[in-house]
Amino acid sequence: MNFGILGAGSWGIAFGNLLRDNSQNVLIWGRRKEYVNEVNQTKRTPYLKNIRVNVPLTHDLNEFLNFTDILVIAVPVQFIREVFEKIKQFEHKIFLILNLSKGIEIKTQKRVSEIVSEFFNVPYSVLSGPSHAEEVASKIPTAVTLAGEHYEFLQKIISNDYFRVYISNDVVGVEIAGALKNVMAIAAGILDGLGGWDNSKAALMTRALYEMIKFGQYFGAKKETFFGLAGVGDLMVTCNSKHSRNRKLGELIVKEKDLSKILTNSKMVAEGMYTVKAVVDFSKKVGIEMPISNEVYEILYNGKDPKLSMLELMNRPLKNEWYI
Ligand SMILES: NC(=O)C1=CN([C@@H]2O[C@H](COP(=O)(O)OP(=O)(O)OC[C@H]3O[C@@H](n4cnc5c(N)ncnc54)[C@H](O)[C@@H]3O)[C@@H](O)[C@H]2O)C=CC1
Ligand SMILES: O=C(CO)COP(=O)(O)O
Repeated sequence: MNFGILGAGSWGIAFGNLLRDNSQNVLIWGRRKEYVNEVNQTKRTPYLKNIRVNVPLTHDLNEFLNFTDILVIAVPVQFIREVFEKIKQFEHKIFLILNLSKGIEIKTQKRVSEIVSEFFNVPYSVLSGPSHAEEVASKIPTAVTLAGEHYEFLQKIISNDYFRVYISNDVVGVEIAGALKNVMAIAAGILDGLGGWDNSKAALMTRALYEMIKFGQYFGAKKETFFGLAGVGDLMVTCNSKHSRNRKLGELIVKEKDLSKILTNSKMVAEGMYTVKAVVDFSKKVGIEMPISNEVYEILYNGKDPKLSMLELMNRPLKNEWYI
């Protein structure tokens, strides 16, 4: 089988190297020609320092689609639709779609599987969990969750002695957990920026998990999914890791206060800053209480003082129900 990976960022390349280690055929599509040429020549990417890129890249979508049997999505969620518009006529060539991206589209409030089904009538799977590209590319032992169609085949083909794939039958839960933990990691970064307190971080992560579950259950996600690698596993790594772009964005907003300034000076894609918009819009519309997400939104987009957010979160009416 030939794996065609859409997206030549850190995760697309690290995952491509992983598949090569498993003797699969891989081609990565990148949208910037100069970057693609540079990576092909140097076998290096600025996204992953000290890592050799073991897979070829192309900028040519025709070449990419002629090669591809299994289409792997590794572009930021807000751009998936734009890329699909360019490739939808190749549906007959694609045997299976495997999604690696974690987020919710702002303008439609859709998950990736829902965007995919607008364009393709093709089997779909999603792979998610605590898997920073930098560590996977360095072959650090990692375990993730896979949900969707052809899961047994994918589990075997992707797993190896440093990457272990567990299976789940909850596509909705895996997608929502992966999207929401990015929002929560921004909140964790904000806490780190304010003081890096242990008690507060533990409380935040626990309540974040609760908020993720409530949101997920609205869409029929299973609670247990959030207690697995795609849920609490990814929440732990993203809220604590030095590699996390979402956590770093939280830290930066405390220091620099101005989101547009941060984005001008940085190439990083922090999916949570987009997903939070979709989550806050949707949860307000249907009446799901999402206090942490709301505060992340207020701090990023309305310039709210993070200290005030924390004070208000602590002073919400006390709960008189049993909580996890
Ligand atoms: N970096 C990581 O450790 C992990 C990332 N992910 C997820 O994978 C997805 C991709 O993340 P990364 O590779 O880290 O991001 P990245 O920022 O390193 O790269 C994203 C890629 O998408 C491309 N891109 C940006 N805008 C585009 C557009 N308009 N059209 C087409 N391509 C465009 C970029 O040029 C780049 O090649 C995200 O959803 C992220 O949450 C999931 C697991 C681990
Ligand atoms: O999803 C990730 C790790 O599992 C990557 O998180 P960041 O996008 O915050 O770096």
